[in-house]
Amino acid sequence: MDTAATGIETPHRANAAHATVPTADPTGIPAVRGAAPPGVLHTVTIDLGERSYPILIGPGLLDAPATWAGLPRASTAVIVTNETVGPLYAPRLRAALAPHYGRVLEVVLPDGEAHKDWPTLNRIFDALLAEACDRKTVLFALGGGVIGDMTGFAAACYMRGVPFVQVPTTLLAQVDSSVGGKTAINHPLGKNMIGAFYQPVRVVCDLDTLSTLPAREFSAGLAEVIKYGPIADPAFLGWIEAHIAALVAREPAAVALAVRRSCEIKAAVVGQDERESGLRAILNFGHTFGHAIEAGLGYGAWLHGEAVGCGMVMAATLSHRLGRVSAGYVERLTRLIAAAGLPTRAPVLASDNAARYLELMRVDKKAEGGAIRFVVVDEAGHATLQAVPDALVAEVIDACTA
Ligand SMILES: NC(=O)c1ccc[n+]([C@@H]2O[C@H](COP(=O)([O-])OP(=O)(O)OC[C@H]3O[C@@H](n4cnc5c(N)ncnc54)[C@H](O)[C@@H]3O)[C@@H](O)[C@H]2O)c1
Ligand SMILES: O=C(O)C(=O)C[C@@H](O)[C@H](O)[C@H](O)COP(=O)(O)O
Ligand SMILES: [Zn+2]
Repeated sequence: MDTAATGIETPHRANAAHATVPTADPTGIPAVRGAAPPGVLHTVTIDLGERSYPILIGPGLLDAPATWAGLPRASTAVIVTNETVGPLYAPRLRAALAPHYGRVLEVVLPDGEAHKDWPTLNRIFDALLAEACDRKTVLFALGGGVIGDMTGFAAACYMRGVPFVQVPTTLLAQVDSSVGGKTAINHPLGKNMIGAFYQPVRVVCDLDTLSTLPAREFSAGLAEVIKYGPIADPAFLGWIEAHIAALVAREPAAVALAVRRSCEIKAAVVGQDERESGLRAILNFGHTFGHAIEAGLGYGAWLHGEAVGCGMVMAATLSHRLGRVSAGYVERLTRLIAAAGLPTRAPVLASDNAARYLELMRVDKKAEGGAIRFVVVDEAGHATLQAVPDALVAEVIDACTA
């Protein structure tokens, strides 16, 4: 069996193949109730040597001058955003950046996963070249994961690399996509297939921006928050279960803790395996099935977080069939995902449904020599990458399909 040890261990059990995550006290929500005063509540550092950077987390950060101090100096800043987020937040970001840059330009892209593609990416390059932006130009990704992934990829490519700052405005982007330097666009045959590892120089998570996020999008972000429990931190999973109503209601203290702990876990994993030679694959829990759902239904039909939520139910079911977790654990995770407002039954993609899922999953980036590899978990918060026979995967697809 093709396995890679990818569990996150406590320091005394750690070895070269295992990650360590700094311990937090996820069982105690800070006594803060209601909105916290503007400013940085938490700074999580992602430790990558000369490419290390801070993740600033707090309310009101867009307007706080300190947020924008100390960034690379340049004559031009370019805000890349979309037609939904731009009108809400670009004027404030523009005002905050104006004292630091000779000019602040804006590129406004169409909204949606369906636009995470070559033609839309090219609009960024067109604008940079039309404005004669030089190689010191700093890009600011203002939006959700789609804008972050595309702006990061544009930054990696433009003049072979310019600095960029992530300013995530969705829960999903604050807890996951803005951190770690995976940048990409989609291909009709597979999700995130064209891209680069390219780290931002700073991540700014202004928690206040989440107030304008539609409920469906907030739930999608909760899928990636939940993900960190099974793969790395059973105590955090228990905390999420206990506070799911507070999270869905967007209670500021609960949301701040969820963002902080998620970023801590992601930073610890990426800090040990930036380019996914092994350990980092655990962040793909639920994604092998989830990406098949996204590509199979057409990008944007299901949100990424919805597909990942359902994909985690499928991956937990697979873990159960492999004897890693009890049926009760699968039920527990399924209940939590449903309580977050996410679908738990997989959609039908074709009349030969399991075959279609398998076909889509064969192009997954974790596949090796034609064998699809899945992230499976145990109940102690260890995740493992494992090749699984098609017949067993097909059984799981049939069992999980609506
Ligand atoms: N790079 C990574 O490590 C990584 C990790 C997870 C997901 N992703 C990618 O991220 C993408 C999903 O990101 P997402 O869930 O943020 O989706 P998204 O970027 O499409 O944003 C969701 C929607 O919310 C809107 N929006 C954003 N901020 C808003 C705000 N504050 N108020 C109101 N509306 C707002 C957007 O315009 C969009 O319509 C997928 O493409 C996925 O593949 C990447
Ligand atoms: O950062 C990572 O590594 C992840 O896997 C995070 C995922 O949530 C994210 O959706 C990522 O884009 C998926 O990576 P991919 O390499 O399978 O495209
Ligand atoms: Zn994801």
